[in-house]
Amino acid sequence: MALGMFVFLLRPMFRTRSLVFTYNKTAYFRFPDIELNAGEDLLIVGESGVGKTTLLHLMAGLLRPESGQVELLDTSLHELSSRQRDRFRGQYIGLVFQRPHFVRALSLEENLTLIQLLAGKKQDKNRIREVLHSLGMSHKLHEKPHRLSQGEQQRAALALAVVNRPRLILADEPTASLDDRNAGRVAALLKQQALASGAQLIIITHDRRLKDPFPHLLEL
Ligand SMILES: Nc1ncnc2c1ncn2[C@@H]1O[C@H](COP(=O)(O)OP(=O)(O)OP(=O)(O)O)[C@@H](O)[C@H]1O
Repeated sequence: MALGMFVFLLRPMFRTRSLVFTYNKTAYFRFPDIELNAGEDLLIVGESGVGKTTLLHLMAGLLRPESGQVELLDTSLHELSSRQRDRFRGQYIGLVFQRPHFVRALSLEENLTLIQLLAGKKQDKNRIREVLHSLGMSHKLHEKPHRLSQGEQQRAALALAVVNRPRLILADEPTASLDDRNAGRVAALLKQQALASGAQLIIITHDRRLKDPFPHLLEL
């Protein structure tokens, strides 16, 4: 094998380097470097206010660092134009927020179609059905998201995150408001969906219950 190819294969799929961020130019966040290879997941824990959501938004390219790099699939997120970055995020990064972001007037199927179109893809009804089926939500295809139960909304949020087969799933406190049983279910579904999409999973949380299913831990 050519040396260049060998080096390429050794490169991590996702990494951050020397990330520094500030909201106000007085307080600075300096984040430890992260490297994930194919098949690895990471749980990022830390006390309230330490900067977990800030780091997640930097990793998603939603915030711009003062300095440092975020690289996914050999693309440096912050070297892209904002339009290219939005497109890249739509194609390769799935975001799971604490409170799901749906378009209220649209059905679940239409919300998922919108996510496909915004990423520059064609509508793929089979993929939408496949994802909803894997989450036990086939029967809610035409339902408006606000008419779903809390637990169903949580699962629908996972559907939005994985429908485009992302390579990286970033989840912000996905289990914070859930009881033990549902927190365990969401953790298992996240793992299963990441595996099925061939995606890396990074979860930020202060929920210590997630330490068992996700032993690879970074403490901020
Ligand atoms: N838009 C903003 N402008 C100014 N300061 C902000 C902004 N967003 C967050 N901060 C501050 O940055 C710090 C880190 O916030 P962040 O939301 O990243 O913490 P966190 O670790 O996710 O906290 P929590 O676990 O409570 O959600 C906090 O002190 C917060 O007040």
